[in-house]
Amino acid sequence: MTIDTELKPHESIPKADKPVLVCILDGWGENENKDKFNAIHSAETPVTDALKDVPGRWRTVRAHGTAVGLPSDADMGNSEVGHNALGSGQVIDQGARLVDIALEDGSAFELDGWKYISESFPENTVHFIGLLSDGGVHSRTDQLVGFMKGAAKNGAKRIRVHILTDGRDVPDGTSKQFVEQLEKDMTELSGCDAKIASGGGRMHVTMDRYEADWKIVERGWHAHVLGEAPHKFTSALEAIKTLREGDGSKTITDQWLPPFVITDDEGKAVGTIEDGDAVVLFNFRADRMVEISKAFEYEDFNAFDRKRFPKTRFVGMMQYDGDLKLPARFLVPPPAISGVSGELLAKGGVSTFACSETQKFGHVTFFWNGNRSGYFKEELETYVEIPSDAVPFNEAPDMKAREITEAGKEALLSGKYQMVRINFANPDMVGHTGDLDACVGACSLVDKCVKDLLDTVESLGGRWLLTADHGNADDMVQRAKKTNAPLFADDGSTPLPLTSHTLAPVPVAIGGPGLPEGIKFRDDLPNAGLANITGTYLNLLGFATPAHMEPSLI
Ligand SMILES: O=C(O)[C@@H](CO)OP(=O)(O)O
Ligand SMILES: [Mn+2]
Ligand SMILES: [Mn+2]
Repeated sequence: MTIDTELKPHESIPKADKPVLVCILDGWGENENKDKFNAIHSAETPVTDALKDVPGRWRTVRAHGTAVGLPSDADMGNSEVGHNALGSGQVIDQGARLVDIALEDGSAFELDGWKYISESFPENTVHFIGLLSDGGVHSRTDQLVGFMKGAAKNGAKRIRVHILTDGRDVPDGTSKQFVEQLEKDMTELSGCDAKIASGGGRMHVTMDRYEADWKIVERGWHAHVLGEAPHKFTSALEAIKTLREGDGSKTITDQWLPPFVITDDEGKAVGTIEDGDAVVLFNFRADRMVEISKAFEYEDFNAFDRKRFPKTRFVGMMQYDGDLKLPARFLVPPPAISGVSGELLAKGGVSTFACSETQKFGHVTFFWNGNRSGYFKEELETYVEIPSDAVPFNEAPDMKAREITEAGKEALLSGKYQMVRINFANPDMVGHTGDLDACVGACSLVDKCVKDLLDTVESLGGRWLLTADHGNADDMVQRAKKTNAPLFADDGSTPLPLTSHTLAPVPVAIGGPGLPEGIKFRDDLPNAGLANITGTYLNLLGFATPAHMEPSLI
């Protein structure tokens, strides 16, 4: 594929002389289930509702599965693949798929990363650290098992797995099944002593992102590397069962389990990480692996006191950050994403502003720019991060929506930027807590914030595009596969919360006084996906859709 390196003027839409707003509602799907468990449907959303009535300027696009480069249409969308698609205009084979292919054709076992860790097989331990579920957003257990089998077959004598329990991309409580299955799979590795060594819940241990809270990573380092944690058990199943009970007053969900270490009968940790060991981070997705990668790779490191810094053979499932070349070694090469809109706009001299709160900051910058942590032309790009609260977000469901709105308005009114892009985290982050009431409130607030932003664009005579990256808040209950009926706990009255993203398509709407009247969505792209949105906002800026991108919706 040839990549257009320059933007050309659109043939009929004049160059925007007022700012263009691109607003992303993270986790805001257009779901067919329109009962009370659809938090968006249950919320007060007059502004986003009214957009549906504008002929030719509202539609939905696909945001999951093969439309965003995932292995199958059973895969829900997520922020990484969603923002990659929105920023690049391309459907790229994503990490999940690339690892599948490399395992299937065996190439994973011929690449440099594998050769490197193989040196630890005969004498040292191979450690696998990652998210233990089949959610397919960050990792998949079948891929973990594929690599463990490969290691055992190639002479690895000792394997230790450090598990991060999920309950976010999969239902809460399923960590037990995943541990049982893993233990079964480990007994089948012949000639190899394989055990679970430590763990903790993904939101509390190791998997922080965008430096929201390094303590999370520190807890993981202590448990995985040093073998230190406030809770010690002789089995992972016992760890999960006991820790879920919390202090007895309220269960702790899989996502939030405290760190734990598995010990032998003498109380000694079964799998500390030592000089000469190999360490594999088995998540393919980048954002929540960058910090722990730095802790393993950087000599010079001061985010927390590591106490001990073992010299390991360290690899990521992929290279997580192309700019930082982090980690230096990896099992499978990451998707190569080029010709992204940010780069073309910078090259064309277009000034852009991007803003979200910490939890989504890298989504509108790093993922948007094809997993690059730097700038294309710093003098043209302003990135603003509003610090997120470090709490479970159902306790503070407004998050930083108001502050983000203010920052967006200020950027629009400043006259400094031709394009302003904003991400509202609430529908996604509050959706992940499974707390329906909190999520309804969050969605109502986001609708108000959208009004503020659209009013600002209107007052300036600009143009805007509103969309989302995948579903989440649009369904907050687990449902029966065949009938779609909501599922309840054994007591029959407590709904079983759905904490994950959904497969729903997402809305996309355009408007603004600066948009020529006849501009409408075409009707010959019924299967369009997120990647078709890139050409669309480039059109709003007055540029033609580059040839390497999916066609514009206009
Ligand atoms: O929180 C996350 O890491 C994922 C879900 O696993 O959500 P998102 O893709 O919206 O960032
Ligand atoms: Mn998202
Ligand atoms: Mn999410």
